[in-house]
Amino acid sequence: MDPQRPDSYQGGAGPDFNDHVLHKTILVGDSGVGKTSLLVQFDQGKFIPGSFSATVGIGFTNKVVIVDGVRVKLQIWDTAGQERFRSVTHAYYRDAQALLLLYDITNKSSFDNIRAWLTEIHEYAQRDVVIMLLGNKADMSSERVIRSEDGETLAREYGVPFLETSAKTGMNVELAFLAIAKELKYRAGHQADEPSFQIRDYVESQKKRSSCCSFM
Ligand SMILES: Nc1nc2c(ncn2[C@@H]2O[C@H](COP(=O)(O)OP(=O)(O)OP(=O)(O)O)[C@@H](O)[C@H]2O)c(=O)[nH]1
Repeated sequence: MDPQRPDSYQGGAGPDFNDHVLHKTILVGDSGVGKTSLLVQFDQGKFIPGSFSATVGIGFTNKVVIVDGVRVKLQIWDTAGQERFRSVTHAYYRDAQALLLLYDITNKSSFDNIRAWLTEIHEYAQRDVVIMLLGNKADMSSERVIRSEDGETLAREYGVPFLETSAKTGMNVELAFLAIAKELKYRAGHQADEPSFQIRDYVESQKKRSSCCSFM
């Protein structure tokens, strides 16, 4: 854990890994937006460039995130974005506690499809599922077609937090998962005197921090 940071995460199975409640989190979005890459960056801290190999079906990775000194276990499911796998992935929405919904800032149709993804999520997922919108590939500034403000506006319309991320550089990747883990920990139980936690406020405050003090 980095002492400079308010929270941190650690991967792999620690000694009391199984003692904690499992929080199911799912990555969704069009094929090619970077779901697998985002998870690999979060899990292993690396980006594997090169040819794109689409996910077939679904798979998961376990990660322990440390929130205020408490271990929060995330089971992160990486789904296939391709239409032909959609009926398979719908079945997994039902017991998801959090969904990270990605589009690619260089791909307009992936952004336009976000509304359809949200309709699907509302149809198949639990009503109180935590949703976060991520505009990925933020490192590809010369090929950007979706402005950051457009992502912000869409997220505000649906009342969900928003971040631009880069699975390549790691920008905001850890923050996205930490925010989800904080929200899930708060929902799982909190002290009566604990200040209320709002994921959107947290993400906004961390974004300001990072732009002011090179936090990320
Ligand atoms: N420059 C850049 N490239 C990225 C980023 N994220 C993903 N890519 C590239 O985009 C392509 C698709 O990434 P994937 O992670 O396989 O996409 P996916 O959403 O998992 O795709 P499906 O498995 O088909 O749903 C790959 O060539 C990645 O290297 C990013 O943040 N920046």
